[in-house]
Amino acid sequence: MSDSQTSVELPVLDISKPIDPSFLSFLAEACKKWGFFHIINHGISEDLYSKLCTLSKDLFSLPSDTKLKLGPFSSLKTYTPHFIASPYYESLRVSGPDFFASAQSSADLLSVQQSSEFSEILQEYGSKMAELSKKIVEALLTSLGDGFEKKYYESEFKNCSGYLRINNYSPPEKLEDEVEGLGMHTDMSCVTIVYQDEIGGLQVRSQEGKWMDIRPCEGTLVVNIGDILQAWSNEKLRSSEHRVILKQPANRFSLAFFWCFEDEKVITAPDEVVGEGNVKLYKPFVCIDYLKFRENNEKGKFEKIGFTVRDFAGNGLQIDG
Ligand SMILES: O=C(O)CCC(=O)C(=O)O
Ligand SMILES: [Fe+2]
Repeated sequence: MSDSQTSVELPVLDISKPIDPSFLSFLAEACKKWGFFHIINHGISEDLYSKLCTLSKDLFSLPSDTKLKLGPFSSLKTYTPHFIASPYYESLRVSGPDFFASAQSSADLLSVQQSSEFSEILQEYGSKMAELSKKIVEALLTSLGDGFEKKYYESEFKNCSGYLRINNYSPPEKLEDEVEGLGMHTDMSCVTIVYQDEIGGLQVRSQEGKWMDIRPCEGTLVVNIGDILQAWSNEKLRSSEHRVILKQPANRFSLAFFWCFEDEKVITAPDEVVGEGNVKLYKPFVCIDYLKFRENNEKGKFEKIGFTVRDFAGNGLQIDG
């Protein structure tokens, strides 16, 4: 890689086909190095994205005091207003597995017009994302070892569930220099599936500490590994630091779907995943305890995460690469 390179080339997994054995080593390598890869042929049409984008624009253009009916001091708490994660970021959470009901209860409180269209589309998107997440986890298990998908999918991942965040980034009108839309963080999920619009701005931090662009590409979704899968895989899969930069004075729209273990699951890497002769890098921990630890230590802020899953359950040892 030349020094001037600022964007990262990630492997592209065709999720509509059985995984090609010759591709597995590229996937495993990228997941260890970057914790990111792309998927194509995911079955979600441009038309669905454009509907989601229009509906989300309508929602975020509501007055602030209306949106705050779903804010941190409300009963639903599905809306993250500006100045919590960043002055330029706001988002709406839609929880699964009943995405329709979750979207509908938010839409009802805001008295959104076309609320049933909004909820139906989110149900369609949420359930497609859940199906994709299963296929992604199966592909990742296959990349970790021959037969691992059969061995571990049912026993470890069958109770996973997902939630969605609809993100709206609004940079200042007079944008002299780039600003951080969402500060550096790692996701707490097993895997996250991200759709970013054509504005771009998602960046991943290299192991040398350099920020690299993940460029948007039509028809392609970004997948990243989260903290709890990093721990479960004994760091064979990496949860890397990423952020969002706003370089243009234009609104940016993105969707992040987080696929997570059930709250009560005890997370521990199976011996076979750790591999003979390697040490377990994490003590077993209960999933919800880590989520609470992060909540308490971040106070809702994303900037400069001080603590990660290593601080919470790491045994103090570190492997390179
Ligand atoms: O907006 C994006 O592209 C990424 C958002 C993200 O990293 C997150 O919500 O965790
Ligand atoms: Fe993220």
